[in-house]
Order: sequence, then C-alpha cells, then structure tokens
Amino acid sequence: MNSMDAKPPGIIDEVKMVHGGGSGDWFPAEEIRKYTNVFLIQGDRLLLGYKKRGLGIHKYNGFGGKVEPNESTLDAAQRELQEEAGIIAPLEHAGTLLFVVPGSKWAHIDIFRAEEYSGTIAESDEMRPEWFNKGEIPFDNMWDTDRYWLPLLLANRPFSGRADYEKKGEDFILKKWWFGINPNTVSQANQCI
Ligand SMILES: CNc1ncnc2c1ncn2[C@@H]1O[C@H](COP(=O)(O)OP(=O)(O)OP(=O)(O)O)[C@@H](O)[C@H]1O
Repeated sequence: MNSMDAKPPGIIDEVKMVHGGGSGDWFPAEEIRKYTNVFLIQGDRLLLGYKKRGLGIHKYNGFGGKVEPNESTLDAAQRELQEEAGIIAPLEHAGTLLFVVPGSKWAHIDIFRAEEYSGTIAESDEMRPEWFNKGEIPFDNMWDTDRYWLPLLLANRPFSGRADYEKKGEDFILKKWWFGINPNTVSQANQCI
C-alpha cells in the first residue's frame, strides 16, 4: 500500500482515497474551529461568491463562515448563506474538509449543497455572487484544493478530506492533501474520478 493511501490524522469518516499528494509529515494537531460552506447548483450552473474581505479574500468560494457558540452547524450554514447571498435554501451535507495551517486552530469545514432556493440573490459586504457554468469553474482563483473536492460535490459523492497549507506572508502554500470518498456510495463515480 502506498503511504498516501492511509487516512491522515483527523479524518474519521469511512472513506477511501481518490486524490492525494504533497510531501513530509502531516502537521501536528491543534484545537478545532468549525466553519460552514454552501454551494448552490441549478442545472448546469454553480453559484460562487467572490470574497471581498477576510480569510480567502479575492478568491471565489461557496458562502459560509464560522459556527457561533450554541449554534448548530446547519443553522450556521443557513445563517451565513442568508447573510452573504441574501437567500435561504434547503441544505444537504456534501462533505467535510479539514484545513490545517501550523500555529492556527484547525478549520473543520462542513460543506453543503442546495439545488433550490428562495429569495433574491444579492451582493453583501463580504461576497459578490456570480453564476458559473459547471465546465468553467474558476479553479485558478479558488483555494488550491477546491479542484479536488468540488467535482465530488457536483457529482453528489459524499467526501472527506484534509489540506495542509503553510502561511507565507499573505499567501497560503499547499503542502499536502488527501481526499476520499465512501466506496459504498458508488452511484455516480464515473462522473468525477
Ligand atoms: C483550504 N481551505 C479552505 N478551502 C475552502 N474554503 C475555505 C477554506 N478555508 C476557509 N474556507 C471558507 O472560507 C470562509 C471563511 O469564513 P470567514 O470569513 O472567516 O468567516 P465569517 O463569515 O464568520 O467571518 P467574519 O468573522 O464575520 O468576518 C468560510 O466559508 C470557510 O468555509
């Protein structure tokens, strides 16, 4: 077995590797901070937001943020979608990403998908929403590891992964990554791997 096949520390879901790379050891454990991230899909289009401030500034991403104390993850995801894109939507859990940077709390990000919504999509102080065709997702202007797991979300394959980055000035440099899917949910596997 290749050493990258083994699940990295922090991944508890029953998943098998579909993407992995980088070198060195996984960074050591820190306290965990919870985040959410929501992607709206309508037919061939995906709604992303251009982040205007804070973590991930100038990148496209789903809509999300920190889970507040005494708030469920789902409530936080719905609140952030409303605050940042102006809409409400029934959410389905799509995957989990552990984002690790030495010296910072680990970010445990619960990622959700939605296929319908109500309200009017609106720009907020934090995000400028923009539709993209599924074939024209701006991966070069997103977090480096989005290219590995976003296709899994689009194909409706529950995934779990970890991405270790090092912070150099304002930049985050990808060091090592691992993404897996549950081998028992093979319904649309050919669409994504
Ligand atoms: C590889 N690393 C990553 N890959 C993909 N997405 C990532 C990410 N690391 C963080 N994210 C997302 O970026 C947003 C940050 O949210 P962030 O602005 O810090 O939170 P919040 O809206 O609570 O901010 P305020 O404290 O109100 O400014 C939030 O959606 C979170 O899920």
